[in-house]
Amino acid sequence: MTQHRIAVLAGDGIGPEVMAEAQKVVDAVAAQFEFGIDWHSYLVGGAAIDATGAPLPEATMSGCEAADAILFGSVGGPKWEGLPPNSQPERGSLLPLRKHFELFCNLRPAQIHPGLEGLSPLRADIAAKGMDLLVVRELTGDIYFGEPRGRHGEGEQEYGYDTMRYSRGEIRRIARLAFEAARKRRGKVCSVDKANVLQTSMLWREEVTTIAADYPDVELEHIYIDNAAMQMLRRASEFDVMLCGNLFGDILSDEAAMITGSMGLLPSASLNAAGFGMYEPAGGSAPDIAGQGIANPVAQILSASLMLRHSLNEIAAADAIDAAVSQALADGCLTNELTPAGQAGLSTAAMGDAIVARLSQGVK
Ligand SMILES: NC(=O)c1ccc[n+]([C@@H]2O[C@H](COP(=O)([O-])OP(=O)(O)OC[C@H]3O[C@@H](n4cnc5c(N)ncnc54)[C@H](O)[C@@H]3O)[C@@H](O)[C@H]2O)c1
Ligand SMILES: CC(C)[C@H](C(=O)O)[C@@H](O)C(=O)O
Ligand SMILES: [Mg+2]
Repeated sequence: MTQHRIAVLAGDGIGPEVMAEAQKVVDAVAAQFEFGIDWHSYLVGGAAIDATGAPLPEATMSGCEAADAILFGSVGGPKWEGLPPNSQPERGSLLPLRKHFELFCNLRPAQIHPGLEGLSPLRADIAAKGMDLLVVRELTGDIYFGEPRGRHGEGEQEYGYDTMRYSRGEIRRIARLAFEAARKRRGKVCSVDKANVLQTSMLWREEVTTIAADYPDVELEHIYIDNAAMQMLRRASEFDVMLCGNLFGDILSDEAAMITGSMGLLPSASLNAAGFGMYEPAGGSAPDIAGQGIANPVAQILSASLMLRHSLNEIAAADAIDAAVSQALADGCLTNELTPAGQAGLSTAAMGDAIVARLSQGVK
């Protein structure tokens, strides 16, 4: 029986709550499809700071190195916001993990589930047309990592600065993946930039246009980030692959998540050139609802499904999870943030159970 070794980094806030449900669902699907999962849990983020003083302990890094894939929850929260920047959970663990494993390609699929148009905050006639898009977000460059960065001066004169920076090579490799993804979908790439202002974006647009010549079967549209944020609300159904740099992709993926109904629905895969991946919900540790057992585990569960698909080659198992999630949602199994105001939704654990219960049904 194939055994897969997974590094589990649950992290902070709702991270451990939704991670437990993802593990429950993966264990169930593994039994069904007869493969084994060895879970190895490691400290990360605020939880690691509290236990060891560091957001990314050596044991966590070596555990990730030894694993076939990383399943990540979320890190951060008010408790650690006062720490020096590089000691904080996000800058001290999540970004270094992405950089260390060169996880430059972040895939964030966002779908209005058929039949669940009513969950979308979009106007009904627009939501009725549906949405099925894939944000392809560059994850190891841009203003997130560009140097120099820092703070300088004192008093009124003090300023902060960051560097937005992309090389042709970095643009090329993410653009190619976006065009490849579009070929397997509806054949459209919308490249997001701010080329009317930023040098980085001018280079981005130039390079994406060059790469597009190798994909004559894929339609390319360039769009400015401000217009993209607006057009997604106006004609969500028309977008297929949205190719973005790190910062713009961060912003548009939250918007895409909310168009589907909730931050708690959007999974993501962060991949390197060798196919190694870290899988994490697009949303965060949700301090406002942490500890109450009401977070939506779907984004974490679908992230686990992406892991089965992209890193572990357990395609049938991934299909089964996706089908079970869709069925549970279609059956009206909804957590609090998706239910009409005043109505209690399912708990995190009950939502996980509802998905497990549907695993063996409806799988083609
Ligand atoms: N990958 C990560 O680890 C990651 C991602 C984003 C934010 N963060 C961190 O999380 C902390 C909180 O950030 P934020 O409030 O800006 O964003 P957030 O995504 O944690 O929360 C935004 C809103 O979405 C809701 N939400 C998010 N996930 C949900 C879920 N699964 N079910 C139901 N509702 C959900 C929250 O309750 C909140 O109202 C910060 O420290 C931030 O840096 C971490
Ligand atoms: C927590 C933060 C550093 C992270 C990001 O900006 O990439 C998050 O918002 C995300 O979308 O994964
Ligand atoms: Mg984000």
